[in-house]
Amino acid sequence: MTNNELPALRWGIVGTGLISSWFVADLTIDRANRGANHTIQAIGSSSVQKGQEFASQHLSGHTPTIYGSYAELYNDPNVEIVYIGTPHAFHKQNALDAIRAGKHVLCEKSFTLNEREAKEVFAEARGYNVFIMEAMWTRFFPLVQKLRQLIHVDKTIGDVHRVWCDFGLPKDIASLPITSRYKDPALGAGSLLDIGIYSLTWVILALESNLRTETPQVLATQKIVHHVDVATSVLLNYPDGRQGVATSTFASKTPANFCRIEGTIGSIVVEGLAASVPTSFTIQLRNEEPQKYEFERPGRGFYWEADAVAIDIAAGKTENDIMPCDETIRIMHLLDEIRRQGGAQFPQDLE
Ligand SMILES: NC(=O)C1=CN([C@@H]2O[C@H](COP(=O)(O)OP(=O)(O)OC[C@H]3O[C@@H](n4cnc5c(N)ncnc54)[C@H](OP(=O)(O)O)[C@@H]3O)[C@@H](O)[C@H]2O)C=CC1
Ligand SMILES: O=C1OC[C@@H](O)[C@H](O)[C@H]1O
Repeated sequence: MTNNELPALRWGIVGTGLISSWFVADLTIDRANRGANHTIQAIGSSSVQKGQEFASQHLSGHTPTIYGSYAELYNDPNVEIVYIGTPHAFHKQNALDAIRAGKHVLCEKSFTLNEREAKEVFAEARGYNVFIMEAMWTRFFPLVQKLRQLIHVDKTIGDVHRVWCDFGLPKDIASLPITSRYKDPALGAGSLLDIGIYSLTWVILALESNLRTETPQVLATQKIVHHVDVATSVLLNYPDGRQGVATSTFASKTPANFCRIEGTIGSIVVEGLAASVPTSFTIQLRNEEPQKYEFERPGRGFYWEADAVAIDIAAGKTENDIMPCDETIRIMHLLDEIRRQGGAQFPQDLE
């Protein structure tokens, strides 16, 4: 297929923070084997000046329309899909507003603050018959797809029975302003929704061959500082004895950022889980040389999820098979239960 024959999508970007800068950089990168063509059609920001600065810094050579409000972007007829890159607490309203303007939606993780909000958003999307997906980009990495094939189809390390994953991001919560999305519970602050969701995702992807069909028992504890979970530890216990340990922390200066998968005849270690996508994992079978699998990755790798979205929309689908709405609801349900046991609360939980 030539590039001209690929699905094409015109994106409106809401929020001009860190993730939006990474996302647009990846969508506009020159790469081989692209699955779709992406245009950054518009930027929606709290001010035109901020939007212009974002475009000149991250979209040189491109000419997106810049809006000083999100509402104008939702109403732009040239925007086909809205990418939501705002703090967790705004995802629900941003998504509802985009949906009601008839736009498809790709919304950053964590999808909403809790399961109740997620269900509300998905119900609205169904009503408007638009595509919607949580931007859990990890699930779209070729590395993850290969890992799952080796574990669950080829059974390379036998039956997987234990998985550990740790993801940390050093943050000195005490010294951050109360307006920081890492500190303000009303913005959905805390390690769990920010990075613990990755640990949980890696553990689930490694332990479950049939995603969405299992309900592990959850045991969780959280360290709460300034009303925010600075560390969360979760044990997932499956009825047949499989165990997963998912941890996240803002408190460690040297977090491990790894996933270790243990099977009956060997193990796999994925390293470098922090901000960029891991580019390799190593399989160790008993009495054999370790075998390393390496993966190419121009940029950061946000185009894999974006390509999948464009392909789905071109095919007339309203959700994605790798990250369907039910899976987001299951994850939000687990996050709610972890916070219920651990003690981290958002004011919006009480609404
Ligand atoms: N997939 C990934 O690898 C990553 C995902 N994320 C996710 O992306 C989302 C945003 O995170 P990140 O980009 O780090 O956040 P930032 O704080 O860097 O940016 C958020 C943007 O949202 C807009 N915004 C609207 N209201 C507020 C408010 N009250 N306070 C702060 N910002 C506001 C602002 O844009 P403006 O003023 O232009 O409207 C701001 O620049 C989160 O859901 C996070 O979990 C984050 C990093 C990496
Ligand atoms: O998803 C994320 O990954 C990278 C971190 O910098 C960020 O806080 C988090 O939201």
